Amino acid sequence: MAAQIYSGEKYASRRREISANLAKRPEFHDSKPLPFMTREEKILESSRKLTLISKHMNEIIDPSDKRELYHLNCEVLGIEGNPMALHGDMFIPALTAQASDEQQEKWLSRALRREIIGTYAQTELGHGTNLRKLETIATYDVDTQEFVLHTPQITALKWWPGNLGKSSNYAVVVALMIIKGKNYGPQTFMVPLRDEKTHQPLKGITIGDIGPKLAYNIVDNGFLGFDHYRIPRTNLLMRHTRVEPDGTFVKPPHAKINYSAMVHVRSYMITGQAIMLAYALTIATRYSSVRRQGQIDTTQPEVKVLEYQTQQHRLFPSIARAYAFVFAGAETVRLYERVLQEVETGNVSLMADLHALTSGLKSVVTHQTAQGIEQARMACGGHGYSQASYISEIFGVAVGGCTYEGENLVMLQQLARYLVKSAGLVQAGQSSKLGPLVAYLGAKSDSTSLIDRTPTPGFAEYVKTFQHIARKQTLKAAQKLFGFMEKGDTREVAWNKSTVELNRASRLHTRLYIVEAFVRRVEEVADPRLKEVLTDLLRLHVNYELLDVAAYALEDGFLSSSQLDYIREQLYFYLAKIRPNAVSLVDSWEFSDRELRSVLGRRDGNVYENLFAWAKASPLNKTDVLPSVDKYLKPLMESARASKL
Ligand SMILES: CCCCCCCC/C=C\CCCCCCCCCCC/C=C/C(=O)SCCNC(=O)CCNC(=O)[C@H](O)C(C)(C)COP(=O)(O)OP(=O)(O)OC[C@H]1O[C@@H](n2cnc3c(N)ncnc32)[C@H](O)[C@@H]1OP(=O)(O)O
Ligand SMILES: Cc1cc2nc3c(=O)[nH]c(=O)nc-3n(C[C@H](O)[C@H](O)[C@H](O)COP(=O)(O)OP(=O)(O)OC[C@H]3O[C@@H](n4cnc5c(N)ncnc54)[C@H](O)[C@@H]3O)c2cc1C
Repeated sequence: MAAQIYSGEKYASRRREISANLAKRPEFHDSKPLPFMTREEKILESSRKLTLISKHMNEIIDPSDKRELYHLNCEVLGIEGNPMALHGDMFIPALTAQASDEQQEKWLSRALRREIIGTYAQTELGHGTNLRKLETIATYDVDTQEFVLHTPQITALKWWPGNLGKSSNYAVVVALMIIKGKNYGPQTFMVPLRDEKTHQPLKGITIGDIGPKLAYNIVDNGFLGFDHYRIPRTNLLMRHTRVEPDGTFVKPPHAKINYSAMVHVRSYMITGQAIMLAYALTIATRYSSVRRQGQIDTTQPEVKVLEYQTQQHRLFPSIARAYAFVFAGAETVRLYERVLQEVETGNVSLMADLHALTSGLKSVVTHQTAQGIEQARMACGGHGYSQASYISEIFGVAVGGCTYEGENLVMLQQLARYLVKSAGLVQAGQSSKLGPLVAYLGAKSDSTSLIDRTPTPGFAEYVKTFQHIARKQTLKAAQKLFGFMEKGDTREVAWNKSTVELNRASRLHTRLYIVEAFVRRVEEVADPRLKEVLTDLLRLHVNYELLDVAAYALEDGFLSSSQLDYIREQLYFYLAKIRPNAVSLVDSWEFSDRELRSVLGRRDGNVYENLFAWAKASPLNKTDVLPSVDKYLKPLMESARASKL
């Protein structure tokens, strides 16, 4: 099963080898539990481990393999980030996709050798979503052949970029490019921020950390201001866009080619989110198979809480989602890599499809992941609320994904634009022009779903029902938009009046895609035992997901109430059927205890002993009497006692 999760036996066994290797190297382990450290201690600890990784990486992994590197990071550095997180996640991808060969020679090679540390500085205090209205300006000075970077007002301060505050000495900065008074929109520039020797900010640069956040606090998200700060013309990233010495602008082959670093993260983060969801579910499912509370049969001992149908309903559909997401994530990464290669040859035809797909997936997956992690926390009762579970940290890190790389409700609208265009083609009788991701929009629905008409309906019946729902909602939302426009609204006003419905269409389209990705994967599985378990999980998934969106199919009679009853019964049947495999389904992700960092979710199941040992190690228990008691509480009690006398 691990080979299914990690797209092949080769990588699944490499993960095991890497974990086994690290188990023997205590210097790579957390020196104490992360929840017991201050933010400064965590940053120091993370930097220590980063240095070790840098020195010994070649002994442990193949550094050219992204997946191996990711696993090493998860084990050693963990999810709370590290001082070079953005260096790998966005700085290097931005240079790879946007710097010319000559620029790559100069900077990418240094970045890969970790001679310099970089980040991606785009968001500002006043603008994150609307990139066309960024306020940092890069004005071209023809005389000196330099760009002058400037922060004209407080809202133009860069704000949020990860590792900008304290760690990075370079950044790929996004600024509005002005040449001879003309605004050429957001462009990307390579900008030195700090002296390479002293690490002091360079003259003209104001820089710092933005303070603690909900989570992800090892990362020093930062602010940055420029005071007429000059960089050479050749620091504009020029793989696709160019500015000649005389200020002539040479257009790229696609207007949004500069957004590539965002598309990179959106493509990869689906897998990252699946993994964080699986962390929380591993912890909660293991704990639920140890925790005993209450009886189902009063003549029998107390049961494991995992025997309760409500507990199964709380956890198992999310287990199915974690599998669905990791399968969809693998497809997304493959498409991203393909598009990256095609863009290199000048073929930008798939960029719009990739953008639409990743915009929808990032939004739906992060939202459902956060929901699933929070349910996993509640499934652990009171102990879930303790940082010993580590689930609150996992939640905090994962839920950031709802905001970063494009706020979810905004990114759903990006997919909606694509769907509306596709709906326009259908309306114009040009369905043959629809791309493969939306071809279903042009097909005709059966008059009703056939879901309960055969003893065991195939997945095709479910897919058809999801298609019916997504198609109906897309065409309806597009119709709403077109209707407002016909009545005289501008497109923008009509769009705003239709966005709730349009975003619903985007979610339904994306959920259909996720179901299909799951079906595709299960169909490929050869081993019959594995196929049976995954088929059960997929059946749980399609019934649960369909129930969640059934209203759309009930309102036009595509599904009847008796079919709904059937779907509910199927769901309950598969909850019970999956129960014996539940722990194995989470164990199959093969997370080591070090990687999970959860006292509650350890493999040995000794929850109570481990929790007690953890509590005893809490810094507050170093002494029996805290200074705060000596200083305040004792005098308070003493004066209360004295006044009583
Ligand atoms: C095989 C298995 C392999 C497994 C491998 C595993 C290995 C590793 C595993 C896991 C890795 C996990 C990694 C996790 C990484 C986590 C990293 C965490 C770090 C977090 C860092 C966060 C960073 C940031 O947040 S950076 C800042 C991000 N900011 C945003 O996202 C801003 C959002 N706003 C926008 O993007 C834009 O403003 C906009 C798109 C909303 C609007 O842009 P605008 O220019 O105004 O365009 P618009 O008018 O709306 O549209 C015009 C047309 O352009 C099209 N378009 C827009 N964007 C794109 C694009 N990117 N590409 C293509 N086309 C685009 C748009 O659709 C319009 O088209 P139309 O035809 O006119 O409709
Ligand atoms: C953990 C974390 C890490 C980050 N790392 C980086 C980084 O490394 N580099 C970087 O540059 N940035 C980074 N960011 C910033 C991040 O990309 C932005 O916060 C994000 O893109 C959202 O933009 P915003 O903050 O301007 O939200 P806003 O756009 O102000 O959103 C506020 C609300 O307005 C709504 N809204 C906005 N526009 C529209 C619209 N057109 N239609 C309907 N509703 C709308 C949103 O849906 C939301 O509800 C990070 C953020 C976080 C939380």
